[in-house]
Amino acid sequence: MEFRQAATAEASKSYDTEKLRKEYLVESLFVPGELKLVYSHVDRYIIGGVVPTNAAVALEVDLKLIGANSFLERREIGIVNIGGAGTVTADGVDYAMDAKDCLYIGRGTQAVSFASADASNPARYYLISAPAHMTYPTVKAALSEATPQHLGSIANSNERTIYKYIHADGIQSCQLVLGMTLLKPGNMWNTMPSHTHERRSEVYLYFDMPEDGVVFHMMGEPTETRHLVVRNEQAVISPSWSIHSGVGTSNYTFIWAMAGENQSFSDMDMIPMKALR
Ligand SMILES: O=C(O)C(=O)C[C@H](O)C(=O)CO
Ligand SMILES: [Zn+2]
Repeated sequence: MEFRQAATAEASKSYDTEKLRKEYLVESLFVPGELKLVYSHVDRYIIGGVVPTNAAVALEVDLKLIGANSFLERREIGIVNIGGAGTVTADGVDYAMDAKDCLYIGRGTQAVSFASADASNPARYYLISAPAHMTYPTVKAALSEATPQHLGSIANSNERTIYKYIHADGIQSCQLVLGMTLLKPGNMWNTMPSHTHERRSEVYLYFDMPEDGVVFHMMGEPTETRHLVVRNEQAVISPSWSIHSGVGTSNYTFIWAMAGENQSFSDMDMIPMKALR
C-alpha cells in the first residue's frame, strides 16, 4: 500500500508540477491481476483499484498498516465497476457487478473478493474506503437505481447528470457519500462555478476518456489555483481547502466520493466567479 500525507494549503502553494502530482494525483490504480491501494491521511481514505483476470483477488492489506484484524474491521467501502461484468463476494454472498454498478460493504465484513466474468474483458473495480463507527447493511445499486440530478447547459459546456448512490436518501453509510457524474457529449466542464467543502474532503476518479484525452483538474485555494493534467482512470485527492473542478478535451465520466462531518450533498462553500484567481 502506498501512503500520501495530508499536505497543507500553505505548503502546496510552492509545489511544482511534479510535487503537486505526487501529493494529489493517483496515476496507476488498475493493473491486471493486482490489488492496488493508496492510503491518504486526508480523512484516512483508502483508494483502490483491482482488475481480476483468471483468478479472484482478495481485499487484503498488511494489517499492521491499518492496526486492525481485517480490512473492514473498522472501515466501510464503496465499490464501483468501471469495466466488464464480474462478481464481488462479501462473506460468502455473491453480488453480480455490471458496468457502473455500485456495491457498499459495511463495517465488520470479514472476507471480500473480486472476480471477472471474462478475463479478456475484465471487471475494473474502483474502491474507496473510509473509517466507520457502526455497521450498515451491504447494498448494491445499478446506475438505474441511483438518484439522478440533471445540471448545467450546453451553452455553458456543462450539461451533465449526477447519479447519487451512497448518500443520505440512498444507500446508507457511516460517512461515505458516493456518486457518478456523466457529462453529455459536447460538454467538458464539471462544477464551475466551483466550491470547497470546509467540513469534508473529496476524491475524484476520472474515466470513460479516450487514451489521448486529458482533464485539466482545477485545484488549490480559490485565490491560489493550480491544475493537474489527469488521464483516463486516474484519481485526485481533494482536501477540504481545495476547489475541485475540471475541464476535459472531450466529455468524460467521474466518480466522486466524500467523507467528513456530514453527508449533505449540498453542503458546499460556493466560490463566486469573481473571487477565483
Ligand atoms: O458535476 C458536478 O457538479 C459534480 O459531480 C459535483 C461533485 O461531485 C462535487 O463536487 C460534489 O461535492
Ligand atoms: Zn465537491
